[in-house]
Amino acid sequence: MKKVFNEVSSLDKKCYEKYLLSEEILMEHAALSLKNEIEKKVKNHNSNILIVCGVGNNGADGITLSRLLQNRYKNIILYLPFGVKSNMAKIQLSRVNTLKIKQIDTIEDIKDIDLVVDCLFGSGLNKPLNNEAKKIIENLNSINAKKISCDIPSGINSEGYIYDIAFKADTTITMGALKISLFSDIAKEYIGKLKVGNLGISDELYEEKTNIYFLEKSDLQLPLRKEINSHKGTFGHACVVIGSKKGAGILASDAAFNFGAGLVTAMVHEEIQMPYYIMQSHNIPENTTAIAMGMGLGLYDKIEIRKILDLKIKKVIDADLFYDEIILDYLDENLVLTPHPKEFCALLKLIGIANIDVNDLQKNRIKYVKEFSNKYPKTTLLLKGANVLISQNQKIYINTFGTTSLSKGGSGDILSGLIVSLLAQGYSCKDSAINASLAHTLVAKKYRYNNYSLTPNDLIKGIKNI
Ligand SMILES: NC(=O)C1=CN([C@@H]2O[C@H](COP(=O)(O)OP(=O)(O)OC[C@H]3O[C@@H](n4cnc5c(N)ncnc54)[C@H](O)[C@@H]3O)[C@@H](O)[C@H]2O)[C@@H](O)CC1
Ligand SMILES: Nc1ncnc2c1ncn2[C@@H]1O[C@H](COP(=O)(O)OP(=O)(O)O)[C@@H](O)[C@H]1O
Ligand SMILES: [K+]
Repeated sequence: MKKVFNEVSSLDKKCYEKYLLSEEILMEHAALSLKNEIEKKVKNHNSNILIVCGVGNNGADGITLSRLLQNRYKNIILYLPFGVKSNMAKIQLSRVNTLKIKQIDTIEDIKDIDLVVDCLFGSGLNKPLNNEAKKIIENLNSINAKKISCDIPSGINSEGYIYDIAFKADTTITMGALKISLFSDIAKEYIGKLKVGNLGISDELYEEKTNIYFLEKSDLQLPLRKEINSHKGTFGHACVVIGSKKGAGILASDAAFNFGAGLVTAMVHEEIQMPYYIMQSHNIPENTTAIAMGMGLGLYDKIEIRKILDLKIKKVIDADLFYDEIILDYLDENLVLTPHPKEFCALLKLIGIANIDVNDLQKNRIKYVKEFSNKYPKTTLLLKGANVLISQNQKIYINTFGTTSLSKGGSGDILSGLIVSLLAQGYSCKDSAINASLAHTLVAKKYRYNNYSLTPNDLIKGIKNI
């Protein structure tokens, strides 16, 4: 797990005041981390490297970089479309002016560029881009070359929102530490591979406390069995409430079984076709250790649903139930909620936090997850999306491993099945959500064919050899 911050300027300030580092030292290291990445990516010394710099310190990082690269590459081209404004940018430019680094006035007819380094705007972007800046980014995006962004792709603001256009990077080197703006669903399209540039001080000294965490592969804790003298009851009994759209519950049940639950029962009103190892029952069995409900529920009997919700058993709740105020009576520590954005909007309305549409939510995912968690700190929330956000007790965990191959009916049902399986096996609500989400996305990422053909059954197969 890595720490994520709302902003890092206070951390930079600490470096100056507490560790007596200067802005120049930090900037030299920022440029050095860009240089290291470029040296890995671009081996040919004759390559054409275009560094595009804005007026502030993001631009200053780029100007500094041109000096550091000069030894190694013959064709460094600096482009400063708006000149320089910040003190550091002026200092760095005066240094570079003593060297013979090529500067150009326009990129309109530029050709044969091997690498573009985007240092136009960083954390200082605070208003929509003017037409000239938009045009420049559009031109840069159309260049067929490798692309690196310094700190954050230019055009993404500190909330992770894009006004109009943003630079499309294949790698982003963010300076000092991870920032929340990098993890909006909207930004995911532009960031590429994300790396942190060290600023000349250890993470332990640079970073402070935070409530936001970035999940890593190494955080995944699979339900590997430690007991030798075990029986099926050792690994819990997951029960999936099957609704009128039966497929959803069948997928969830199968996923639950494959992820290690000792027993899985589908609660049905009439017998249905499903794998023979899934039991079927008209009621929730007595020894049930976790319940999944909501997926494919369709029309339902409220009294029956309330009776199930009344059971003091951990549950994962999905889909249709986010539209029913019945849920308001149960938002306690026993629940994991797994809404997609539209369902979360319905839930936010029900609980009186906001009456917004999906567009507004997607621009402010973290904000609304925080508000939910402030109001219901005990309940675990998993907000689906390109980046999954999981919150509990005012802490937020971000899972960025998901891929577009998951954009398919049934992906969410598999996720619910994985969560109920871990709940049944004794994981806490928070740990079930985190680990099931990691397994779900890592399996999708590992799928080896293409990014359009993944099916829920492939996810289930993938769980077998994750
Ligand atoms: N200690 C530090 O402060 C460090 C800063 N670093 C770099 O500094 C960057 C932040 O520098 P700044 O705070 O100077 O900010 P930026 O360089 O991101 O940009 C700020 C400048 O752009 C202008 N601007 C903002 N939005 C605009 C728009 N839409 N159209 C036109 N102009 C616009 C602002 O008026 C300001 O002059 C970071 O992203 C990082 O790259 C790194 O060198 C690491 C250390
Ligand atoms: N572009 C994407 N990138 C990453 N994950 C995605 C993407 N699209 C969908 N997903 C994931 O796929 C799942 C879809 O769930 P959901 O919308 O509930 O589908 P369904 O109800 O049909 O099963 C969620 O876990 C979501 O995070
Ligand atoms: K940038």
